[in-house]
Amino acid sequence: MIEEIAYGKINLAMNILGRRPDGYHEVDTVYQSVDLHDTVCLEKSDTFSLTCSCGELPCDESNLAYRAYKALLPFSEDLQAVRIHIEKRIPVAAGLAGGSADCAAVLRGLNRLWRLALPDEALRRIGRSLGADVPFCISGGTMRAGGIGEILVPLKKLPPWDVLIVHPHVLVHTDEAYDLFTHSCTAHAVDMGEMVNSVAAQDFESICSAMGNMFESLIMPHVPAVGRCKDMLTRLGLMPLMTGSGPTVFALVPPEKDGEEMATALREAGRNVDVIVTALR
Ligand SMILES: C[C@@](CO)(OP(=O)(O)O)[C@H](O)COP(=O)(O)OP(=O)(O)OC[C@H]1O[C@@H](n2ccc(N)nc2=O)[C@H](O)[C@@H]1O
Ligand SMILES: Nc1ncnc2c1ncn2[C@@H]1O[C@H](COP(=O)(O)OP(=O)(O)O)[C@@H](O)[C@H]1O
Repeated sequence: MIEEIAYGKINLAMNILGRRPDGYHEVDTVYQSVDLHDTVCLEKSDTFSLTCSCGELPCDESNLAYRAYKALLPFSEDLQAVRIHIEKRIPVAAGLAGGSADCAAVLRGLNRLWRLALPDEALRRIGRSLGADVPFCISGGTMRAGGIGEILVPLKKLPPWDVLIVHPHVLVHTDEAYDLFTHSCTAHAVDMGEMVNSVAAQDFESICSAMGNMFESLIMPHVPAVGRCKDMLTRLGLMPLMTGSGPTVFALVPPEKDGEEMATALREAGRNVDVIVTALR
């Protein structure tokens, strides 16, 4: 049996540039992996099976792990059955790319299990057809992304700063979030140059100041819980941001502060939210 760790992500910065003829949107974003992860176990078996610790998640063709298996099958010499189990920790449909991370983990895992020797670039290409976040999730880290998320430029690795994640138990569907985009949203565009320079300098304060997400002004009027999560983090003196299409909100914890202590304060203050302490990776 082999195990693959499927790390979640946050978007430190997120601009939507416009809608493409294929219905997808051009983006300019800075992805950042976090330690929060699912664990994907894969082993050879006589019959195919997919199981998940999260009962609400269907283990059928709609599961991105299953779709990753189907996508890699043509690369194996014969029809190979496999048993896949996902131990789920990343909240679902939260803007943390849990499904994409599982998908990427199955691609990496089957590449190892079946000794396919496909390079990461090939896995990223296959992953792109399964989801826009999947190419990033193949190797993770800190990356700027263009296209629909698949044109990746690695940035300097950031220190393992603590991150507080507040999830308000609400689902946001990514396609519906993108449907809210209009060109007037560009008034809220993030200065990507400033973000990239701040990452290069590994400067905590300037990274926090440069953070921004064009989805925030689109989602917040529809999902009031996002504003409440932001307020909780702001009251602790942090600079919160929604990740991806939401609704999860995160804040980087200053290196001299204790993330666990802040999380305890948040848990005492907040009802109907999950508070997770993790770190950049
Ligand atoms: C917004 C982002 C930011 O990182 O993340 P999440 O909030 O989902 O984590 C991504 O762009 C989401 O990526 P992902 O969740 O993999 O999207 P997909 O499954 O490929 O697409 C779901 C739907 O979202 C829309 N979509 C997605 C990506 C993109 N660049 N343009 C789009 O318009 C399309 O309507 C598509 O049918
Ligand atoms: N293995 C999986 N884990 C989580 N979600 C999955 C998975 N497979 C398919 N999905 C579906 O993918 C969608 C996006 O889920 P997820 O990747 O968790 O969120 P997001 O795209 O907001 O980061 C959800 O509607 C979910 O039902």
